[in-house]
Formats: sequence, structure tokens, C-alpha cells
Amino acid sequence: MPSSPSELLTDLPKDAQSILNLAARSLFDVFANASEGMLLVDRSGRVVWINDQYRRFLPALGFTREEDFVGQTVSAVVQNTLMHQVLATGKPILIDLLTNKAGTFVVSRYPLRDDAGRVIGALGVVLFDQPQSNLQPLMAKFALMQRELDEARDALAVQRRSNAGLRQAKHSFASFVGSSAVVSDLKRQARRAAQSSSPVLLLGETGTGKELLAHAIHAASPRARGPLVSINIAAVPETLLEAEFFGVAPGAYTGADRKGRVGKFKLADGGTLFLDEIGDMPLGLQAKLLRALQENEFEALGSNRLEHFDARVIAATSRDLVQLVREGRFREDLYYRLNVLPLRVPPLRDRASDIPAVLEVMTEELALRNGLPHPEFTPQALALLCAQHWRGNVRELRNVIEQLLLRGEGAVIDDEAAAVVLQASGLAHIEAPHAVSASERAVGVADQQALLRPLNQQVRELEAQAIQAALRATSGNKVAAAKLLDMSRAKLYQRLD
Ligand SMILES: Nc1ncnc2c1ncn2[C@@H]1O[C@H](COP(=O)(O)OP(=O)(O)OP(=O)(O)O)[C@@H](O)[C@H]1O
Repeated sequence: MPSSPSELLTDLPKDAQSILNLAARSLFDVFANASEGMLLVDRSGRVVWINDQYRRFLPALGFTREEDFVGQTVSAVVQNTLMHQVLATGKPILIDLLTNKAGTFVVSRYPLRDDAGRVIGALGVVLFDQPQSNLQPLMAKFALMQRELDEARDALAVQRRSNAGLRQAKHSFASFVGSSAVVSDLKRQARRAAQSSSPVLLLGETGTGKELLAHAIHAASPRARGPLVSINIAAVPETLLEAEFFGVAPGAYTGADRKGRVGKFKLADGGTLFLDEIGDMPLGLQAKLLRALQENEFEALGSNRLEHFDARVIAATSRDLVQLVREGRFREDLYYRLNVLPLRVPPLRDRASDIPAVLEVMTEELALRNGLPHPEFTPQALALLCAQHWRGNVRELRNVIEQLLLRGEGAVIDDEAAAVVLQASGLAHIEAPHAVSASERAVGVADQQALLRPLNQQVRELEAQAIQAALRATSGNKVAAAKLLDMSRAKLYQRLD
């Protein structure tokens, strides 16, 4: 055994370059042995090599054979990868969290350079698999701090509410789970809308979180200390709607309504009036609603006295209002009155990358509520759940999670259990994304031919395709599209020109 430091160093080469080479080789070996997997891409972003450890992620990524995976563009086979960013910038990403079909990982990405310093590829290292369990102490501490922060915020809100003696919104923007580009952009627009006093129109399929967003907008608005009054127009019989909106004057009716009743417009005075399912508004009452919104005045039923009210209106619908206007079932003037700040709430299938986060939050909430332990979802179960169309959106996903919990599947929920519940819930069974088929590979061969053309032309074509895809994915929103492509807005406009 060496007894002194100098003895320890006797085997080291003498010159600096050899020492550096030795250090680089040793570091590579350390990473290769100690990490959970390594992947190498060439300068065009094609996967050229994976190590033994990485191979075990292939099934969860949808591949059964290594040869189907190696040779593909990395972004096509590893969702949410940032390897192309490392290739483009030449800068490493030393530590990052990557979530995709195979799970959540702590990863590192390094550019590889030739002797002239040019980037010729990049190395991706999976440092930790399943950070939820492997980095448990760290994640648990983080989760605890987050929970404490949320509780402190809630307690503060309750305190303020009771001090003011008013009802307040149940949800803030933080309750709207999601960080996909479309959702980040939606929250940004909604925050801005919260500061204005103009009407907001929330458009989106059922269960996408329109009501939740209405609460968040109210809570972030200068009227947050005022009341938030909701009315679900589809749930109130047509004959009762006018009284519900504007109230009933005392003595106007006999029976229960003899003493009169305060309507929602009056109740919302000083706060926000949330008109849910506005597309179901009976045509006959639309003129009265429009007048009230234009004049900020209304008449209670059985009264001929005009009453003033001051409420900010947020309306929501899952119906196609433009179509209803075309069909003469929704007044055009009312549509324009409400459509001042329209916000599109995207369906879950357009933001599948948010599903793991929504799943995590809802599982925690439902497990707590039902006094059950918080289970883990296997990557395969996650992949299956992410692949569904979710026609009922978050509400439908929530129902499936609740069923999975109540079936008592134990600490781990796998794809088999998820498939059983999906089927029992009447959801069309959609397989998790699969390995590349023979015909898809044939397309790959054709692609090879297409690659033998001037590079500039190919880059331009690819850029145009990427921009079109990003604009489609963000319903034409250029700010969100630029964010998705990780390019500046100015550059996007330049390219569009
Ligand atoms: N982004 C989200 N994060 C967390 N929970 C969500 C999200 N979106 C929706 N939810 C939950 O899903 C359920 C349905 O949401 P909400 O009622 O707001 O949808 P909606 O669009 O108003 O539906 P509908 O048009 O049918 O009234 C609620 O339990 C809500 O808390």
C-alpha cells in the first residue's frame, strides 16, 4: 500500500496533456459505470450509441430493439430532450430534470468537440432514475416546503377573507396545474386579463379548467377582496333564469318569493360575476343580459326601478359561439360584448406533457382525502395514461385516478391496472406509443435519399415545418410558438416574413 502522497502519484504521467487525457478517460468510465445510462448523438442529433444501462429504458420509450432506436433523431425518440440545444449552443446543461414517457430523470448533457473546437456531437447522461425515490430526502424536503408555502398562502387568504367578511375565489393560478408552453402562455394572458376590467370569455371543451381559471382570474384581480358569484346557466330552468340573474322585487309574487329575492347581479356587486355555460343562454333573455352589461343596470322582476351594479364579467362556454351566432341562436351583439378578452383553454390531449404533473397533484389530493397511501405510477402506466384522448379532459382523468386509488392497487400502479380502469370507464383503449413499424422504417429509407440535397435548402425546409407545427400546436399564438421552439419572438417574425 502506498504510504505517502508522493508515492501515490508515482504512476501518474508527467506531462499535462497526458494527465488531462487520463482524467477525461477516467471521468468517462466513472459516468459509464455509476450513471443510470448514457446516450451519444452526432452533430445532426442522431443517436449513434447507447450503453448497456440505457438499454433498459427502451421499452418505456416504445422500442423493443436497439437497432430501431439507434440511428433515429434523438428528439423523435426521447421526448422533451434538450440534446439539440446543446448541439446548437455548444454549452453543457450540467443538471436538469427530464420527464417523458419513460419517467422522470435527473440528467446531464455535454457537447463533444473535435480538435478544432467544433461541436461534433453531444453526450447525455442519466444521473438518477426515478428521482422521486432515489432523491427521496431532497424531493421530500422540497415537497414539504412547497406544501408549507401553499398552506401559509391559503391561511393568509382565509384570514383576509374573513377579515373582509366576503366570499373569495377557491383557486389561484397555482391551482391550474401545467407548465406546457400552451398552458404557460394561457396563464400569462389570464394574469394580464385579471388586471383589466373588461369582460373575459373562456373557451374550451368540458373539463378543461375554465371554472378554475375564472376563480384564479378573480383572485388575481383588483376585485379579489370582492365576491365571486357564479351561475351555471345550463343548470337553471329557463323560466327561473331571469329571477336568478336580476332578483325579484318584494310583493311581486305570492308564496315563497313573496319577500323578494336578491339576484346574482346584485350579489356580485363590487366583485366578479361568472356566467358559466353562456352558450346555453336562452335567446329571449339575451337582450336583457346585453342591456344589463352595457348599462351596468338592471330591473328586478316585478319592479320598475333600475338598479346599478358594478361587477366584472367572466363568461365561459364549451360551445362554438361563432357557430351559434351563425345559426341565429346567439345574439351577435352579445357575443361581441363578451368576446373582449377571449382565452382558449386547451384540451388535455394538446398538452399531454402536463399529464404527469396533473396526475401527481390529483393523486396526492385524492389519496389524502380518502386516507390512502400515495401510490407510484410505473412509466408504462404513465405512458398509457398520457396517450389517451381524454374527451372529458381533467375531470375524466381525475375520475380514473380516483377509481385506481379506490381499487386498492397498492403502492405501485402499473399499465395493466390502468388499462382495466380505462376500459371500465368506457375510454377507447389507446395503446402507449409503440416501436417504429416496418413501413415507418421504409419512410426512413426515403428520407435518406431526401437528405442528399443542398444543406441550406433542407435547413430552410425543416425550419418552415417546425414553425408551422409550433403555430398549429399553439393555435397560431406566435409568442407561445417562439417559446416552444426556443427562439426569440423577433426571429420568429423574421422567419415568417
Ligand atoms: N389545469 C388543471 N389543474 C388542476 N386541476 C384541474 C385543471 N383543469 C381542470 N382541473 C380540475 O378538473 C375539474 C374540472 O374543471 P372545471 O370545472 O374548471 O372545468 P370546466 O372547463 O369549467 O368544465 P365545464 O365546461 O364542464 O364546466 C375540476 O375538478 C378542476 O379542479
